Amino acid sequence: MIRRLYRLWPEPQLLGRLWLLTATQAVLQGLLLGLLVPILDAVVRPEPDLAAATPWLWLGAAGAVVHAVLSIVATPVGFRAAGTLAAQLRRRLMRHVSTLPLGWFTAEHKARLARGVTADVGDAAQLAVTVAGPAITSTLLPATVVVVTFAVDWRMALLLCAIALAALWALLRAARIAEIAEVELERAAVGVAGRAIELGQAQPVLRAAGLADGTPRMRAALADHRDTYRDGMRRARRPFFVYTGVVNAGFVAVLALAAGLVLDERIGIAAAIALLVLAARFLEPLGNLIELIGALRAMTNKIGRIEGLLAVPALPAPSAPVRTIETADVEFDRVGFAYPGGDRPALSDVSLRCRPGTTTALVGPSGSGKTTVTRLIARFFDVDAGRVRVGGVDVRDLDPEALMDEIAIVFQDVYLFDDTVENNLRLARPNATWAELADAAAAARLDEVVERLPGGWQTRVGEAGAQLSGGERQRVAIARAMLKRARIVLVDEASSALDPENEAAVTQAIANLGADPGRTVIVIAHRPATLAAADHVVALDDGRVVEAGTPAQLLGTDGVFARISRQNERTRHWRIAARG
Ligand SMILES: Nc1ncnc2c1ncn2[C@@H]1O[C@H](COP(=O)(O)OP(=O)(O)OP(=O)(O)O)[C@@H](O)[C@H]1O
Repeated sequence: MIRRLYRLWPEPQLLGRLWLLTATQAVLQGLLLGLLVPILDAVVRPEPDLAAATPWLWLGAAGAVVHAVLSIVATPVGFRAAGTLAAQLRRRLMRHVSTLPLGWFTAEHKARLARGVTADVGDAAQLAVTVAGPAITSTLLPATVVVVTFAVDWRMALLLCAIALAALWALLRAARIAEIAEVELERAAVGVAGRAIELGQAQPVLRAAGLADGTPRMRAALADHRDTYRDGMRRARRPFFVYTGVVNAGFVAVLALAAGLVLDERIGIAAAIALLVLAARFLEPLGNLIELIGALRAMTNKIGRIEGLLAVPALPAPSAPVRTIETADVEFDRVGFAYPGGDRPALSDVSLRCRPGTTTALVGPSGSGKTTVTRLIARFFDVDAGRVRVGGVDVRDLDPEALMDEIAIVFQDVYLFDDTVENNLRLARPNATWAELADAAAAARLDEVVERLPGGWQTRVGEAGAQLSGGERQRVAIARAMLKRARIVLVDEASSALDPENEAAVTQAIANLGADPGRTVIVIAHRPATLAAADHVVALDDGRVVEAGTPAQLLGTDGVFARISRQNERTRHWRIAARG
């Protein structure tokens, strides 16, 4: 456990220093207790010999001063350590996370990451200081006392060893039960968390159904958590009593042995008193260990979860990464790809080319592989067969940061931070000038939105951008892409209907993106205007390219594109008729 903890930290010296201080204090305390033997021997006799006791008393005083100094040094180190250790471990985790394939960030993994970075790291650091330290003391102090006891009376030392072995057996049993209880409780806690998220997300539906105070599933999850907690406490009680019983029985055995040795005149009163004091200092920290065991198990599980995150394999890094590309040419060369765990390929033998200065519309039925194409360009995943090239370079040979610098992604559901419009835009380029911000906003048709907002650029957009409509959020994302001067922009056009103003603005903003001769725009297109404005259309079906060409060329055929266009046209008429 100590080794696992030590390995977790990138700079474990701080932890090492802290534990060394604690260990030194524990050993010193044990040795100081040993001084009692010659002191008591000199003092507890019919004619006390103070002169014989004096050097030992001086040594004891010096030891006590050293112990006090160590305590004074250790306390602030411990206080500082928890914060510093948490920060170090968070940095290590964040560095590792930044090397993971973006495809790893599913909702479940994001929740694991949030839990790992916040609660688990904080608790592990806190526990490494507040639990590992006392655990070291509770182990090393009794061990030192046993060694010292051997110097006084081997029979008592052997008895202490036997008590330690019995206590260890009881402790391991308690630890196993505590671990099972912790795993069960974690399972129940995750169940409650899942239901709580559901409760928040489904409030409108639940209120309409008169279930605002919780669904039966929520109540069942809460009851499960309560029962699991009670059950864990009940099961932990027995080993706790067994352990306490072992320690108490050990004390009785120590008293009996000391009395027997005195009665048999094998040791004197002075040695008996010293042995009893040593035994008391042996049993007391041993007794504390059971209190620590639950926290130690919890720490093991937290460490396990952090180790799990650190063990997620990073994207293979190129040995000699290419750092710049000449052009924003995007090419798929006979690409095959299946999602991890997917039972069939999402893309098979896909070849396509998107040139700078053009806008390519990806079309096809749901599940045909459009999103997957964009994910592979951004290297969320690596292909299984063929190659994805950007600027003529295989994306696997490109420096991941350089690739990300070239790409901007406009998702259907754009995520904005609960900050001002300005700061949300500046994420793309923190040191952009006002003129650059204004230009990007104008090109993305965001300027009209900013003008309307009560605080202009300084308006906060609310949690996840809730103050803005879907179309307005997409305009912010397009403005970010402009500001970033990304040469490759991947757009997943909103499939749900936007109001006419937003629809026109987003279509215009996408067209403005494509107007840059150095930029390659790839749009998962759902709207007729975007389709009509595209330079090039690639139609996918079941993970294969089934058509490619200009809109005009494809309209003349009876293929997927022509079918989608006809359908769009009909829908538009329906909408016009419905409005009229
Ligand atoms: N993260 C994933 N894990 C496993 N399979 C996935 C994942 N994402 C997509 N798929 C599968 O890959 C195939 C292609 O999906 P993709 O999302 O690329 O299609 P799409 O054309 O973008 O669909 P839509 O228009 O509905 O978004 C589908 O069969 C889909 O079920």
